[in-house]
Amino acid sequence: MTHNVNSRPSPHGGTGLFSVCKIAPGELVVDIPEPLVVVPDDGHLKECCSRCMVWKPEDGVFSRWMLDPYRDGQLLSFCTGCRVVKYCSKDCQRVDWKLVHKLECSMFKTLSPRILPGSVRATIRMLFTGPGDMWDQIRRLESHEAGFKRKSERWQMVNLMAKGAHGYSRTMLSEEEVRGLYCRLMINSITLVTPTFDPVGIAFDPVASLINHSCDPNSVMTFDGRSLSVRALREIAKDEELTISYIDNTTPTHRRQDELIERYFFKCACTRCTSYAESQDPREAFACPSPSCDSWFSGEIADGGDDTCKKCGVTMPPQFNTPGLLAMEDQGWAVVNGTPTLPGDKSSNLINALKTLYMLKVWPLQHQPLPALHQELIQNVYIPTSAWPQALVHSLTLYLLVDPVFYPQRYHPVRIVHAFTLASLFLQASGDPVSLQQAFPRAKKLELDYGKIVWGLLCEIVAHVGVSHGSKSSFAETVRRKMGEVENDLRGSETTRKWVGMRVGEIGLEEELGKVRCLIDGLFMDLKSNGVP
Ligand SMILES: C[S@@+](CC[C@H](N)C(=O)[O-])C[C@H]1O[C@@H](n2cnc3c(N)ncnc32)[C@H](O)[C@@H]1O
Repeated sequence: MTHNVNSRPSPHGGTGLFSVCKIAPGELVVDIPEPLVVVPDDGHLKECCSRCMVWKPEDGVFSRWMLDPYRDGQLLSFCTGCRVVKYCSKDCQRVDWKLVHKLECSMFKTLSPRILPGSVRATIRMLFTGPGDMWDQIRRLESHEAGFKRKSERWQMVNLMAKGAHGYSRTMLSEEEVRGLYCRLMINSITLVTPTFDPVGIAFDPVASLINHSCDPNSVMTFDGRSLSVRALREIAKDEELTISYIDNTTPTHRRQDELIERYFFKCACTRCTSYAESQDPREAFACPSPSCDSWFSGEIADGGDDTCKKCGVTMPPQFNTPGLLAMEDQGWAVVNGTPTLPGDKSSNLINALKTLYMLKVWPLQHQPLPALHQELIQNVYIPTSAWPQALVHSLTLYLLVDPVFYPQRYHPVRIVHAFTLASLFLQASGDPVSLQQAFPRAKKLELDYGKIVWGLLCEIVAHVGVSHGSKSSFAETVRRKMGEVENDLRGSETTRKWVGMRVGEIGLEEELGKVRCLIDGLFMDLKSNGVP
């Protein structure tokens, strides 16, 4: 089901979706409870229900620890026929069997223990389930076959996968037609994420695929299980084209452009992509190294441009030249992605990469990969090892200083998930304040009111979750459940009882969070020096 949109030719080329009336910020614009195809990706086949896409990761995984929106569901069980796909309930299994699994089960069983790649499983499902009247719509989507052909490695892969899909599906379509379909899937499929943005699957729907890209989009897509929603991030005028970001749009222009050309075969010409050279935006630019200058040197330097500060005229030291900065950026990403060039464990590699960038003193906190390094430390080092104080201070850094720049709307779903992570970490810290003081001695003098912070954050989240994820979403349900638990605790104490029922602004969250700013300052001092944070 879609709301208030129609499809027509887009100035970007091909077709796009356009609003038929003015749309308010936060309003639901596209709502597709049943996308045509969804499959778990290869890494999540055994952790996701193949029908509703509920994700049940192994214990200890970050999202499960604090944000598990699907906590009350049953465990997943294999289909006893193929023992390849899993389901969370008999109902899900029955529905999936009727819709499509009866056509793939024996093939999966014959191939086991080999498992077909997600993109081939998705293409086969598309061949099995694509209703007659949708084929025309699908065939009209961009395939970029010529673009794939120009990249010999990708073309080989396309041919291999399409051959597999053609053979295993035993479709009446020709191999050539299946190849066209496979290319369309590559260009038009969407990464299916959990409500907390963990990628778990592949989704394809001919209507959702029509939404074109902008690095400064007016809408954002979320999933709740298999259900897909698009909500406005700002007011959208009548007849305005709907846009989402296909990629991580927090990265600088040269990186976004490379990724869009590589994966989607187009050069983005949005306002961010065309104005980055003059930009004072910390996502794009670097701080001038001269201590007396408050200017930025532009992202142009990363494109081989001028290496002098336009305001004070200082020439950048040699390590700040284009190749030097790009090399540092690449090294940082390699560490985030788990492919560092130097040996060492993940934790020390991440800390070292953070320190390298902080010690330059020109790399803004909001310039990637700095935030990604912090996020990786929180998610894959500190939380899994129960290093709560460290997880809390790094989370607070992102919440206070990065998220307002990356996600200016307070109701942006990523910002809401980060706020909920932070609330959960403060809740954890409230049970053991001594650990925080041991890890960060400055915390001793703060006399933090943990209850006030947790309650204030939860109130803020509840105020926005209806437009970030939808008031009936499983994530909203998780938030309300947590709020209920905290409310019970607060009512039990004379000093905190009064907060229940207060409005967000009355609780004093900002003032209380202001107290913990000194922990972030201490973290920065350690990172910029040789101290260990
Ligand atoms: C998911 S499809 C979007 C629907 C597409 N316009 C169509 O008609 O099939 C992605 C493709 O649309 C085009 N596209 C999307 N956003 C674009 C943009 N901002 N500028 C140029 N082309 C864009 C590119 O060809 C890209 O590979």
